[in-house]
Amino acid sequence: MSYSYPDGTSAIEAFDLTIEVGERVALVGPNGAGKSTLIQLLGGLIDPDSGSIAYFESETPADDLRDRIAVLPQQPDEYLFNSTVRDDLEYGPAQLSIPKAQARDRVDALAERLELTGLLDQPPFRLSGGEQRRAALASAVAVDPDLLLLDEPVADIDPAYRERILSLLEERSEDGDTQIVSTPNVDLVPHLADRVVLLDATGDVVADGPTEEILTDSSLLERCGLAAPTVTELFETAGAEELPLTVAEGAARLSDLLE
Ligand SMILES: Nc1ncnc2c1ncn2[C@@H]1O[C@H](COP(=O)(O)OP(=O)(O)OP(=O)(O)O)[C@@H](O)[C@H]1O
Repeated sequence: MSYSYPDGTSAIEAFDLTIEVGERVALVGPNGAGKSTLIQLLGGLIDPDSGSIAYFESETPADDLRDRIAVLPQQPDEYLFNSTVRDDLEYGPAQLSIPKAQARDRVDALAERLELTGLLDQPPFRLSGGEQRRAALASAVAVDPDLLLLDEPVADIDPAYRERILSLLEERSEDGDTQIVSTPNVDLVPHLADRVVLLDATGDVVADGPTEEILTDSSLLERCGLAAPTVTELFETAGAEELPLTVAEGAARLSDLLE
């Protein structure tokens, strides 16, 4: 598929990808590679100029699958438009005719999980950037979708909340969700995805494979203007043969060495 913005900027060219149900895939690439455009295309928020997207082996468009597909956009405030955060979180379930009491329970549980309970009666525009992202994520998850499309889901989020979001996403994945995330932050990718689709600055897919394979290939990442995760770089620079991807893996390796 391909897509150009109305001003003629070509953002996506000849993009072709198959994602299996239940996969967790990260679209990784430098600024401007086209990750956000892809998330919007995959979420049906914009339409490709050529080509098409098939969901769940059917030709049904994303707009008719709002009970199965949810999107966390890069600018979450654009999607928080009700007068309170609670109304925003209950909006999706209401559109899907989920009974009000059930929607309320679901929203209350999600709000507690993402520490939004105290913000539910606030107007969304009063929230900070990180709070808005958490609210928009809760709103996407509130419809209990099968496919979650997440544009930089933990950007601007501090570590305590980040852990909550990562564990929510991991749990949903264990329950069978398909998740596609976009991020330029390689340190986060091992926590978000098992498969990486690596884009270069022009938006070409230069690699597609298991996270541990792509994120330990520093020359490949360099070609895309990226670097390996910090822990991976540290061990590589120190001459280690097996490279950890996360702080936890690196710490386990070090404590083995120090014993
Ligand atoms: N509304 C728009 N109008 C015109 N061009 C746009 C628009 N939005 C994005 N672009 C262009 O499309 C290309 C892809 O942008 P996109 O936002 O998808 O990249 P990205 O990989 O998500 O970048 P980042 O990591 O900075 O968020 C870039 O060249 C960008 O300048």
